[in-house]
Amino acid sequence: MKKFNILVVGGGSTWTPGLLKSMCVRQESFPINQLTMLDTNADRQKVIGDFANVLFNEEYPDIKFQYTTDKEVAFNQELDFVFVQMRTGGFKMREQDEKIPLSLGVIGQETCGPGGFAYGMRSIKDMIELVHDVRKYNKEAWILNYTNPAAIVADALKRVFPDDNHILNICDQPENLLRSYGRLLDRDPRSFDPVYFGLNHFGWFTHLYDETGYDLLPELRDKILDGGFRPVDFEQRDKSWLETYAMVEQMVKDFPEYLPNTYLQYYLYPDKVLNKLDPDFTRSNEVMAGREKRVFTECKRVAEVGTAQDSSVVHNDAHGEFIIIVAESIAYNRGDHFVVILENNGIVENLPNDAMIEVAASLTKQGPRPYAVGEIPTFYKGLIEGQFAYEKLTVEAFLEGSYQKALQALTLNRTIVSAGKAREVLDALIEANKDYWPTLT
Ligand SMILES: NC(=O)c1ccc[n+]([C@@H]2O[C@H](COP(=O)([O-])OP(=O)(O)OC[C@H]3O[C@@H](n4cnc5c(N)ncnc54)[C@H](O)[C@@H]3O)[C@@H](O)[C@H]2O)c1
Ligand SMILES: O=P(O)(O)OC[C@H]1O[C@H](O[C@H]2[C@H](O)[C@@H](O)[C@@H](O)O[C@@H]2CO)[C@H](O)[C@@H](O)[C@@H]1O
Ligand SMILES: [Mn+2]
Repeated sequence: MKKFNILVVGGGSTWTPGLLKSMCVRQESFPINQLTMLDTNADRQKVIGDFANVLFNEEYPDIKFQYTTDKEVAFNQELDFVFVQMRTGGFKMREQDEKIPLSLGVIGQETCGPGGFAYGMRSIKDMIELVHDVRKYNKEAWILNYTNPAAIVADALKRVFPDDNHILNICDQPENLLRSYGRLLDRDPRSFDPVYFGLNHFGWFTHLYDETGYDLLPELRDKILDGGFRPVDFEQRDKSWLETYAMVEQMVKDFPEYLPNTYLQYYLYPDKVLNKLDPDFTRSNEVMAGREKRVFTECKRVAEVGTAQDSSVVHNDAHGEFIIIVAESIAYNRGDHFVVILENNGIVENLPNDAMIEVAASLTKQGPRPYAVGEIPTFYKGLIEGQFAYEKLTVEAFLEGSYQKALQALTLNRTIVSAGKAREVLDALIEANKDYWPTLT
């Protein structure tokens, strides 16, 4: 059986221990020959790398593992898959993305609204560089990208690398929703055959077929309306995520036709959500004090004691497992279906062909083969077209260094609306991001 060579970019990510655990769990179905982790931050990389050495020694002794900050070491080797999960600017800049808009009275969030705009303008540069770095030595390696905001990154990469058909942008949120539906319905989420359409963090499930072709969505909707909605892993979730999932009930009450992605709360109820956000303690603060602290403290402890057997930080979560089962489906030409991000080209008939949409597709060696969605109703089409125009203008603002397009993008975003407010937010974000963004003129 072929063993794969894998590179993880952003090896110092808070999600890496879970990913490493998933690699251990799936070593029979996805055997790895050489695993390399690359990060720009040597300290973060070392903590997670030392933890990996202990974990693999116990659970995956035949894996060849190295971690590095040296691009030559990382890229100048034969690679099958590159898993990317980088955060340009780190949590400190995420905090700015959330707090600056909030200080001006609009939604401050990691991937939605002006926070997502700011993060996107930082991610694009590093992601373009990453693709060049990979392709220098590996023309065919699959680049599976988690880096956010995935919608904006996907659009930028499609424009800069139009002929590269081995880049796939993915998000674990539809997967997490499917697992949450599975728990609510007491069914195996892998048995679901979902129909989903939208943009990343901006989409809806229209059907959820079981193995017999029966649509479970009406039953699921009734359950949500009767008893609310929680994430599959609600026991481990922070308060803000539980509140986010709880908003699904409100969305289903108002728009019962389809089941929404949780991120739609920021666009459909910006006033209500704004009231709940604390401008002095945002999600980045919660993550820095919670997941980041927990992960790094625990990885250091494991390296010190030399065993990961009793480690609570390591669990096989959706994030880690999802990217591996996606890779498996591609590597073995299995054609399993997943919700992924790809160019529309008629999948949703009444949306622009060049939109990077999120839909169900079967994944083979040739990449995603999407399932047709057909025409979507006016309400969803209108929302998506506005959001797509915002995303497109964001990418163009970056590529052309255009202040005007940046202003247009933020004015179009439903979390802002007012052009005056958009200019105020943009000017503040330009100042905060001067070490990262191109100059906008
Ligand atoms: N698509 C999804 O559904 C999904 C889900 C979860 C996380 N994410 C994304 O995964 C990424 C990691 O999230 P996190 O919360 O663990 O953040 P994190 O800051 O803990 O991890 C990111 C790591 O990337 C490193 N990094 C930054 N720039 C880099 C570069 N150019 N090359 C290599 N490494 C670089 C950082 O030093 C850091 O160690 C983020 O982009 C996040 O938005 C996406
Ligand atoms: O606020 P954070 O850093 O905790 O999370 C931001 C990410 O949120 C989504 O990911 C979920 C994921 O769907 C789920 O499987 C589980 O692993 O938790 C994650 C967050 O708690 C989203 O899809 C990502 O794009 C965000 O980066
Ligand atoms: Mn996501």
